[in-house]
Amino acid sequence: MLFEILSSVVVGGLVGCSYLYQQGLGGNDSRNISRIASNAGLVAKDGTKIRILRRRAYKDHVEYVFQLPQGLSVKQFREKIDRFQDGLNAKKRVLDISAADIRNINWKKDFVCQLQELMTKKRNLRKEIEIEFDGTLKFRVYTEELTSRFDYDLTLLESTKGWKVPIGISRKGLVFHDFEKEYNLIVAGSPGYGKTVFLKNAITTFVAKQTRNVNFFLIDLKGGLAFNRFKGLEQVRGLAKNPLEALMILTEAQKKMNERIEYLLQNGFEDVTESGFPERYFVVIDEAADIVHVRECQEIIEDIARRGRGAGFRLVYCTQYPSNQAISSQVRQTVNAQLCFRLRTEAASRAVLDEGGAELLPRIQGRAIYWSDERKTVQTPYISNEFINDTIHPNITFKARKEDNNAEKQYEANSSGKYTLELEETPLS
Ligand SMILES: Nc1ncnc2c1ncn2[C@@H]1O[C@H](COP(=O)(O)OP(=O)(O)OP(=O)(O)O)[C@@H](O)[C@H]1O
Repeated sequence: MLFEILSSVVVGGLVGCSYLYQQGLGGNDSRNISRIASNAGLVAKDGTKIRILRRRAYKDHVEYVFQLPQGLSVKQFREKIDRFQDGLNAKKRVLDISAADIRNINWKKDFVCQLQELMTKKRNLRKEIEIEFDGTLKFRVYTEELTSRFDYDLTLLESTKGWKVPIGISRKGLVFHDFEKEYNLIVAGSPGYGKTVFLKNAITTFVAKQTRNVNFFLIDLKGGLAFNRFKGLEQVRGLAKNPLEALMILTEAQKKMNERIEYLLQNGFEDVTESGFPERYFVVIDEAADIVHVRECQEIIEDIARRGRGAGFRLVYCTQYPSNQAISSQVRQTVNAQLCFRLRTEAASRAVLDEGGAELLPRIQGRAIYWSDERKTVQTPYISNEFINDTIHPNITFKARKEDNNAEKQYEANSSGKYTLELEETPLS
């Protein structure tokens, strides 16, 4: 009994103490932020500096709201986020004691020593910052780092609806990309940060959730291995591994798109949504820089990006080397959403996001900036090959595509819950 009372007093005290200590360190950074801004030259031409309006502490962060001087933009602040982060991270160490640590104390044996030992358990404090603008300039200072691992699992798959694909976890929760709102997506990042894993996540998600309706034209100019496991799928209309095959696949995709547009025109529909066509076609290109000099390919890609929307065509344009050459201005103008992993230079970041920032991302695989309606930092889901295989396996057995251009496929569930394939003639396919 004595031990229980003692333990609850100590646990409450220590955890409370640690909490207060950390809150204290969250502290008041408003002066530091103002000072760093001035030192980094973020001052208006007439000498006006940012001015604190309010500060509010939340469970996991402190938000500082500033007035932005006229003539300065949030972009300028974001591009110097590393200065703010470094400035607020002047070597601080905090107690790192969890409730589990306390539970693991053996209260019947030299617990004072164990407690002393625990009090030495510290970690470096690494504050992370997010900068936003909504009429005021907001700095969010987090004392906990965003998770560096977010696994794709069944729960995530089940929570994914419609034509959405999970982009990752942000500070505010799950983030999805909705291909019915932002039709095309640019994915960029230096080698090894997670582009291919993201593409596999998207393909697997739609094969599982839009089994009957999704179609892929896959172009993998890095040798075809990354998409190899998908090539037997009913939903994959082709897999190209070199520029010549890419041109063939793109030509087929364009033909299909033209047929669909023609049908919509003839029948007085504005787009696939109005016509009720459930099918969507994804042209996925990884590594786009490798075909940027093939004029015919480039023209088709730009055509699909420009005219494909209403016909249900979506473009996922992926590159390691973003530049104004690798992402043509036509593609750039028709693609309003970007998922950008760490890049080497600010110029590369600008080619994707129109501003710097991707070069300042931490060297964490899966860490990215997602920009659709607003800019978010996310940890993208890690999808394992085992999970992909388990998820797509039932679809591989369906492979039975009728090559006839006038065939539309239909599936019906049988009593065992599995799908069987039926082919039905329609004006379009
Ligand atoms: N979201 C993630 N979470 C954790 N680890 C990841 C994540 N995404 C990728 N990785 C790790 O990084 C490795 C490389 O990822 P991936 O193949 O997707 O990189 P890439 O950007 O496509 O590289 P490249 O351009 O060279 O093909 C993966 O094998 C995996 O170990």
